[in-house]
Amino acid sequence: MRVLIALGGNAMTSSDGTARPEDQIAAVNSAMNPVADLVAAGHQVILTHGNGPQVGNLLVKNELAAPVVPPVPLDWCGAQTQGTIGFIVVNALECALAARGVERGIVAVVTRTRVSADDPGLRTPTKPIGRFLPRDEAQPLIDHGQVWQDRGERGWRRVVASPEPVEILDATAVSTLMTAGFVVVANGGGGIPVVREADGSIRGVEAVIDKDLGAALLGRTVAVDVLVIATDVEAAVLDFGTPDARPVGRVDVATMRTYAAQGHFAGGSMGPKVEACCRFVEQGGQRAVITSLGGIARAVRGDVGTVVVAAP
Ligand SMILES: Nc1ncnc2c1ncn2[C@@H]1O[C@H](COP(=O)(O)OP(=O)(O)O)[C@@H](O)[C@H]1O
Ligand SMILES: NC(=O)OP(=O)(O)O
Repeated sequence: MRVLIALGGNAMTSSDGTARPEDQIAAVNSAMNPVADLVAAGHQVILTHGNGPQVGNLLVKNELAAPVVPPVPLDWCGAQTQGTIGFIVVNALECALAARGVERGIVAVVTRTRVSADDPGLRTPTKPIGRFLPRDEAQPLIDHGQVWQDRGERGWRRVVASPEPVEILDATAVSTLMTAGFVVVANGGGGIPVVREADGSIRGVEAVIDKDLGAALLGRTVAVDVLVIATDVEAAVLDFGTPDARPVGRVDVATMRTYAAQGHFAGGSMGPKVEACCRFVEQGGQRAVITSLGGIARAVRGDVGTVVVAAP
């Protein structure tokens, strides 16, 4: 089976969100065990990953260093996160496969995702990135012109522009490598957002695409059967955070859209995961699963987490 696994920020950082290198390496090492099991079982696997904590940290570094080092735009920061996260994922998966006696080429592809220059998401910041801060520490940054949002019990987080992914420009490279037998890491952070100019040239735009929406598009573009969104909860939950909370198991896409319209899934976290699953299935994918890292192997069989399918 052809499977796309989308790894959330939680798979790649410590729970405090600081994204220290050693924490990222440890988290990715552990995330690659179930992925290696799938590869060893004969599945064709593509990996994609979030970059929210990492791209936010890079942006802060840029801003702090600006007096001495020329700052680079946000799309460059996104490209840099594809490089570093791809690097540690390839290292970790190679090691996990070797432990299972499997030799397989693994490659990380710098992936550009086309967006529309007049996407309203470029004007209104919605995508949370970087560290969580208490309100009083975020306030001076807000006063300085940054946009921050109250993200609940973990604190406040900076938000940036986040357009819809329209086209994965490097999808042919991804497909070709996959068909040649490589495990491909692609479209990290939802892809580097770019627009195509009237003269045909490509220009990066300062934004961060939602990696789950990017994953749904990549998944259909390269015709994977199953999309697995691995995060830090076992399933999408109705009435999340209330005494009536209950997980969604196997569900048809129309019912899932009704739940979403009823407001069960928070924006910037579970909301885009649910939207990604619905799009993937509506566009012909066999099933899309939201589950924890531990559920990745079972998710391919569809017997764990929230499993979105076309019909009841
Ligand atoms: N209805 C819901 N069901 C489950 N989790 C939810 C829901 N609404 C919001 N969440 C939150 O979504 C989080 C997962 O999203 P996010 O933190 O963006 O994950 P990742 O970084 O793994 O992509 C969970 O930890 C949970 O706190
Ligand atoms: N780009 C993106 O959606 O990253 P996270 O999943 O880490 O938020």
